[in-house]
Amino acid sequence: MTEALSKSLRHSAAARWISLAIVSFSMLCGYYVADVASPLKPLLEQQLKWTSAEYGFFTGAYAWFNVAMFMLIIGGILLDKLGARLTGILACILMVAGCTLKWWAVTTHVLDGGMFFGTKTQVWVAALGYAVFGVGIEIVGVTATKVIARWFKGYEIALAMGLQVGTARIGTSLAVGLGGPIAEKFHQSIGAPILVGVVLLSFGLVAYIIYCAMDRRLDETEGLMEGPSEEDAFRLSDIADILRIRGFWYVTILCALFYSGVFPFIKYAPDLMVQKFGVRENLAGSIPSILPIAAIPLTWFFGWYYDKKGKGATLMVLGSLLLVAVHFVFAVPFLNSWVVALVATIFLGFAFALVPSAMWPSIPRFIPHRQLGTAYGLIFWTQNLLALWVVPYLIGWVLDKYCIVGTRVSQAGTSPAYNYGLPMAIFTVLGVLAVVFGLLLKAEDKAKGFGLELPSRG
Ligand SMILES: NCCCC[C@H](NC(=O)[C@@H](N)CCCCN)C(=O)O
Repeated sequence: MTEALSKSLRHSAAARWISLAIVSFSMLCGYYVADVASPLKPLLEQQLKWTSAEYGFFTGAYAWFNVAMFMLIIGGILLDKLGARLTGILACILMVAGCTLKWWAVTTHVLDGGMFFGTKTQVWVAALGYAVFGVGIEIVGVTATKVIARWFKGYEIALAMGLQVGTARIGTSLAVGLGGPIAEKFHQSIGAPILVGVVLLSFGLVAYIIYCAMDRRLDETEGLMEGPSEEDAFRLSDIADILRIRGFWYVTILCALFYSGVFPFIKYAPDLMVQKFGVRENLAGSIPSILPIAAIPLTWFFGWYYDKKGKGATLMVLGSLLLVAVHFVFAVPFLNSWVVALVATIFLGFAFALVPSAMWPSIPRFIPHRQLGTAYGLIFWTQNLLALWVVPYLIGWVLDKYCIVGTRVSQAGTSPAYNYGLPMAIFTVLGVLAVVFGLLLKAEDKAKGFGLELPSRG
């Protein structure tokens, strides 16, 4: 075994970075599809007559199965039982299938006029597709995290996780920045940018299949078979063990609150740019697309910084403080120049880099490796519930109920005019709560000595 370990493929830097690049590419494709609907919100309202509440309903569907059917936790267990190859491939197939269903729903006329429980049948079917896709991408996310933790154990783990998250953000950026222009290029076609997503996801699936060859080789060099080692096998008592750690609760709640101020914001940001900052509809995504672009190098940098210098808990508190400041600026009615929007978005990019680059590599510092998959599954579950389901829906509902201030007329048709003050105030409050839990985590780290403020050992 010692001999096998000394020959492990993990010890080849090239193999580590290539495996990271391939898995990150699959994530990039998934992130494109996760966010491609956000620049299409005005078109969905004008052409398909979706309301903001329906858009929020659709957006929140991402988390339906992950939360209500505990798919994230089941996915984590499957990962432990079946291994990263089969789980990853199945999850990639779910992404392709879900996105294809979503594309069909917004392009077919078969569903025209249908209603189900007061919501358009088309919205239901698109949401169902997005829900299936949501299961796939979240399981790929947990799988990728475990894959990286395995390849980079004892090496540059925070940098690697930062690179993976940063690369995935390129997908968000492409979606938010290019979704509108792609639709416009194809005569305001809502289907075109989604179809691009289906093609990208197919490439992502092929990439993951290529990664599987490396994963098999890694197993061979470590003398392992596909599937869980005794050490990795899931036990129900793991959940209880994890839930007993107070620091775990703090980081989980911080994660849910922080991401509630970012992911749902991205879904509404292009519309905010049009409604508050007077940006043209076809360019609505251009400023929000800077958010993930700014976050990419910064996530890499802060990942590297955390490895070298530590200060993980402090980075999380700083990121949450920045989130509050930025949303406050967006909420102030008279700050309505696009320059303000641009500067605030760049600062949000800092926040969006600070917290993720410190949070994800912090978990292995106080959760044993054997329980990592379950722990990430539980964190993702809570985050899905709040940040990807409840808050996006809440914002859409609040917009329809309290924020309509007139009608907007554009080339593509009419849609409601919104005042985004109240949604931005909600985002600000979520940020304040994130700061509180960041401070609690920092204090707990000091009391229990998790080592969140220390550099990586490796
Ligand atoms: N190594 C952990 C990576 C998590 C990155 C994190 N992603 C999530 O939290 C996903 N549950 C949600 C992805 C939603 C995509 N729009 C992130 O910071 O992206």
